[in-house]
Amino acid sequence: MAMKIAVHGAAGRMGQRVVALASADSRYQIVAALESATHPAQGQDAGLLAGVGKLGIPLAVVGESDADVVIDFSVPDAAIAVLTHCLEFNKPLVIATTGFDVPQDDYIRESARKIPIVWAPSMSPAVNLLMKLTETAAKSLRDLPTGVDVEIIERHHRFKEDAPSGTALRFGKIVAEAMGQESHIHGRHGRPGERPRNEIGYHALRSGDNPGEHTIIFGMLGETIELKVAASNRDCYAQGALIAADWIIDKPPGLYSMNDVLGL
Ligand SMILES: NC(=O)C1=CN([C@@H]2O[C@H](COP(=O)(O)OP(=O)(O)OC[C@H]3O[C@@H](n4cnc5c(N)ncnc54)[C@H](OP(=O)(O)O)[C@@H]3O)[C@@H](O)[C@H]2O)C=CC1
Ligand SMILES: O=C(O)C1=N[C@H](C(=O)O)C[C@H](O)C1
Repeated sequence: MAMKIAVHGAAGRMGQRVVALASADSRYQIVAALESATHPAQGQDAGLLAGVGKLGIPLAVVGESDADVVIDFSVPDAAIAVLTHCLEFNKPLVIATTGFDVPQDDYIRESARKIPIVWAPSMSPAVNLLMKLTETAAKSLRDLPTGVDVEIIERHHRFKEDAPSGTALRFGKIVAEAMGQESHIHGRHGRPGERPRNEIGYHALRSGDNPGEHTIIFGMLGETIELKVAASNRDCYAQGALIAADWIIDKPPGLYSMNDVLGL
């Protein structure tokens, strides 16, 4: 029996890839393709829009459906609205949207007491593995007498609205928890002076159609480590979201990460 999936943000760059990959896999069935009321593609067939042929699923606004699980790749306010819908109808939710503010973060955490939620800034298995490797590197380098300067560079397509990426912020959190840096700065200009040891620097590049890359630099005196992961297209995220949907379907209420999903 195929798992019934509702995709929220279905006409977006990511939503279209989730629709495309799910429709090519007999384990999944797209039963709802959700978009904002004002989206110009409202009513169009989600499969035709995603370039995989007619699915008989028109883009629609959030409403009752027989979906087993909802996958969200949208914008923060809309993700929060679909979360409220999932609470009302007791549906598991995979949240891939990034750029939430603190009250929205809190609402997601609170909601996970009532329904199962996978929430991750990157659904990519490779990115999540690199987070583990980064944690290992950060713990190993923490006490190096010469000190270690951590800089995080992320590069994304020109259309991305939030900066730095949710993934870059998560890398920074992992490093800070392992090494103890208390200052997080975003870019540098002017005359900031000698680099403080207690700082993580973030640099958000926006360029062309880049689907996402992250580099974590551990700079020491005499040598440098760079950990890098780069997507060549968006299917790593879409496939990861489908794996998460598959995993969460029979889980009790709770807040889950991709580490839980992937057993990392
Ligand atoms: N966790 C992960 O692995 C990944 C996360 N992301 C994140 O996912 C999000 C989406 O990325 P991407 O697909 O590139 O962005 P897009 O802008 O291409 O897609 C977002 C879609 O959500 C739609 N939307 C806006 N408002 C609503 C609403 N009220 N109800 C339903 N749909 C709505 C947008 O419609 P409209 O155009 O009309 O605004 C758009 O079609 C971003 O936050 C991004 O950072 C992206 C890739 C991977
Ligand atoms: O907007 C994107 O494209 C991406 N956003 C996510 C993020 O903000 O971390 C994940 C991925 O890097 C692609």
